[in-house]
Amino acid sequence: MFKGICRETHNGNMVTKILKIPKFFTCIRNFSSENVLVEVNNKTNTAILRLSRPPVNGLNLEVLNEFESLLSQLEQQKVNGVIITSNKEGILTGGIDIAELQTIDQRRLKKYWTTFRDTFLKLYNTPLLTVAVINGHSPAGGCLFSTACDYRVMTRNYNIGGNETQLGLVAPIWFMDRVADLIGHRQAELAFTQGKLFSTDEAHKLGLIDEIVENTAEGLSKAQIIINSFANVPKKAREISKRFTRQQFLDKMIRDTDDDIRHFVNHIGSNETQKIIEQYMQKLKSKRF
Ligand SMILES: CCCCC/C=C\C/C=C\CC/C=C/CC(=O)SCCNC(=O)CCNC(=O)[C@H](O)C(C)(C)COP(=O)(O)OP(=O)(O)OC[C@H]1O[C@@H](n2cnc3c(N)ncnc32)[C@H](O)[C@@H]1OP(=O)(O)O
Repeated sequence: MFKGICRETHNGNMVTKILKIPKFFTCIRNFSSENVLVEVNNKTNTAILRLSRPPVNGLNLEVLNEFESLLSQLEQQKVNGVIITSNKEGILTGGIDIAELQTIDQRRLKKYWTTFRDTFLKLYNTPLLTVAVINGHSPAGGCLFSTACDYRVMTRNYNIGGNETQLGLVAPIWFMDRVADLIGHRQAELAFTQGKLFSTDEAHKLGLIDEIVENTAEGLSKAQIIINSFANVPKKAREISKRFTRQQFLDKMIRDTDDDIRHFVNHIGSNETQKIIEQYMQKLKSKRF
């Protein structure tokens, strides 16, 4: 056993814990950030990236920046694969931290949306093999980010999908495109016009996820098996094939950057949408949704 140091906040106080880490599994603490934990398995050279921002791993500006920067570091480390999951079984992420949308400040909205897009693009475009272990609910932004991975496994009895329309918001067109890539245009049209959240079984039947697992542990070992299955595939050829199969989506998304940011700022920054968001937050807090 190695010993490692872990710092956590507990009831607002910073607590230092001594962790016992199995010999082959080194937790590189200085790699982790405030809201995203990283472990690199020395034996398999695979990284597990765990979202860790209570209560629901809401995607605020900090989480997005940390996630993007950690992924860049893992690219430099040339790990064999990255598994993305949640530190809290039950919720992969509640999607965008709605507090980030509660403003009409156009500069702030523009900064947030640019970062959100860049983080998605980083994940979508990384040459690394990526597997999402969706070990909990994954609405909206959570679903979007998992569609950027190369493979998705999901635990039973949770929900995934783009629920924006149900909230009175409109999902970005590139989220719709990405879901249509996976489940087909007709099913995506139905899903987004209804703001539909799918159960694990439904998502599997449609192809929104690739496999169902019983729990996080099984999800992690399944993800490792997927990564291992690429061991004998020539790395450069795999990377270029990934780039080629994703190029068309990427070109469109980049070409439409200015329009997308302008639409987001106008849509979210309008007084009408701000009222909708405020009402949704109230519902969420009183659990009336
Ligand atoms: C017209 C032209 C249009 C052009 C458009 C162009 C561009 C548009 C681009 C974007 C549009 C907007 C895109 C939005 C994407 C999103 O991601 S929006 C977020 C959607 N997410 C949700 O709806 C999830 C809501 N949350 C839940 O369903 C549940 O909380 C949960 C995740 C399933 C967890 O349930 P659980 O019972 O465990 O926890 P609680 O519900 O009790 O929640 C705990 C605590 O956390 C707060 N909270 C939950 N989710 C969020 C969130 N997303 N942001 C902020 N806060 C959240 C909740 O309120 C509780 O707080 P507390 O009461 O203070 O404890």
